[in-house]
Amino acid sequence: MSPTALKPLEPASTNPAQIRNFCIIAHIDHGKSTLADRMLQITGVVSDRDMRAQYLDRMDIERERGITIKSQAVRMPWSVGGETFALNMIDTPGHVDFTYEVSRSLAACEGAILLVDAAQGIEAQTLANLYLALENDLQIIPVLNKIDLPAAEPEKYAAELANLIGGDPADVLRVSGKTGVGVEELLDRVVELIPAPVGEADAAARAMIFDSVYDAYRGVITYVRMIDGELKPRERIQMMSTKATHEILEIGVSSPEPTPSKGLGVGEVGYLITGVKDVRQSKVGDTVTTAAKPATQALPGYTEPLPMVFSGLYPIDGSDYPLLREALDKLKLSDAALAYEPETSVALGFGFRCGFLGLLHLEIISERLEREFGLDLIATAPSVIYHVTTEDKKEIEVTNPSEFPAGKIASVSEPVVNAAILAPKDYVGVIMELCQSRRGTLQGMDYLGEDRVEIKYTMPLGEIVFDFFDQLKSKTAGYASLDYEPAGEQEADLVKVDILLQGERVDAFSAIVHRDKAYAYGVLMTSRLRELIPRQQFEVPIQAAIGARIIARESIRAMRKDVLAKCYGGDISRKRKLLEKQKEGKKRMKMVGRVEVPQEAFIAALSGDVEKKDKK
Ligand SMILES: Nc1nc2c(ncn2[C@@H]2O[C@H](COP(=O)(O)OP(=O)(O)OP(=O)(O)O)[C@@H](O)[C@H]2O)c(=O)[nH]1
Repeated sequence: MSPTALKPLEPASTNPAQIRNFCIIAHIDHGKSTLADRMLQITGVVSDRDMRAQYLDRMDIERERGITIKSQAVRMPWSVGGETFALNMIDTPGHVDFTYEVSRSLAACEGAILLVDAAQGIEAQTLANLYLALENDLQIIPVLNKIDLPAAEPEKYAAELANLIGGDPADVLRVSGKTGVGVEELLDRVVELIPAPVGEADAAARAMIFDSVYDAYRGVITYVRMIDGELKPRERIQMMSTKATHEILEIGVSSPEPTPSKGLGVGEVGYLITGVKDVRQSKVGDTVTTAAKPATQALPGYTEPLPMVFSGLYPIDGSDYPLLREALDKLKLSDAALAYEPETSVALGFGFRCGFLGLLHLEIISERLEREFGLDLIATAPSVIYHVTTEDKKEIEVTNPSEFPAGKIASVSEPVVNAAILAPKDYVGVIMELCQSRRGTLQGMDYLGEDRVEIKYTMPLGEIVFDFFDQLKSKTAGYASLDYEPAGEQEADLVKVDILLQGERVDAFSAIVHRDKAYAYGVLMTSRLRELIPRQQFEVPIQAAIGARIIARESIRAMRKDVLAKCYGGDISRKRKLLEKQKEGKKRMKMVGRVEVPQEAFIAALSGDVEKKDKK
């Protein structure tokens, strides 16, 4: 139909029959945000003048990296056959680390647009998200995007999609989020195919929290989907899990700027502001009801996301430690999935052990810390959660390799995941080789169409966090995509490899690895450190050890670095200057036993950045 020039919809008075709640699910980079932008423009909620790319991605880092981290909901008017509908679109992130955000958004919708890049076809997250949507009984609308690309093959991929979800390839819509082609038809189809929400208008209010974000000026903004009843401004609401009550200071819809309304009724999607300052008080998955007439039964919640990947974050300048603590506290306000506790390291000083949902989450948090808080950080190698049982039957949870118990160990279990890799069939060989080398067990293989294969492996998560994705991408010329979900734990023959400098353990380099790989890790780290640590006045052995057993050894030869050697003659002031300079340099040195190690050496060894450092 046409862009509506109708007066804004009055929330709270919208008939549920005129509401459509949907989300867009897609693999990363298949164009969700661009399509969402076009919808905002075509429905007239954002004027052409105000339009900017990725309108809904508010964080700077989201815009720069072109990825969506936090999902956002937005309301758009659209009229079909003279009747105006309120379309609530919930934008979702596409990356594996944020799957839990996708599932929240899905639970708030009746339908989903399954968006697939017409030049790429189905990818790993296309499938993962589709399965999530089907589990939530959503109506799926298959759509091919980017049909303006010369490389687009709509016929081929329409067949692939139809094959996957059933139906006729001709029913797969073809659009371009970039040029806007086909987007109006798509909006019509949303109205036509996605069921209107159902709920009881007269029942006690029940709203599901599907997101809550922290805003520096307004406190926590809670995004809700109304199921039953109604919520109004100034009403006292109750969080069903904690029974805590708050007053609604503002209620409204995003369209896409926050627009206060007289309330929210059955089926509507909007936001609440209560002046709460911490997202944990407005927990995603919780049910909101009214204090005056509380509902008796909460809505089904979500499984809370648990951190899976751990890393130590240390300020390069030790005096930044309080700043790092403050920064983490602030980020935690808006990111309930971030976990951290203080830790100290001989090599790196004071820092925090942080828990993340995955590697991308880690990367994003460290980048935000550096960018938004001006911190220079060093991150230790990522680790997962190991459960260690000692021979005297003690169970210990280890997220930091240096805490791995030293005594006799009965068993160690590690987390495993079910990984699905999608790639053109020519790469099956290299992918299997890679997965096999990472202790993967093949679970099966499915052909999707002529040349695309889904390869399923069960793999230790510890192997995936260690540059697996980079390897996969480089071995398949970027064609493979990966998705994984936790699949419990398995026992494995894991050992801790320590790195010793002159007999002293350097905690930041301890790693938990499979026994078969311990030697390779030992050789790698000892030779890296030999390159990076300057000569001392005595010989320094660098050893890798499992317990007391040495498995690899290098040594740095002795050398007296005499800064005064060049100062012949008796110019005392020059000598003093040189000695002062040497003292300055020493400040940046860490002492490990008697060995002086420049901080840069630790950093370079941890990041694998050996070549860049000057050999001394
Ligand atoms: N040619 C063409 N390019 C498009 C189209 N839609 C999106 N793109 C481009 O594809 C890239 C990814 O688009 P986004 O909209 O950021 O993708 P996304 O799916 O939102 O990505 P995430 O938010 O990271 O999951 C961008 O470079 C877009 O300019 C389209 O219809 N045609």
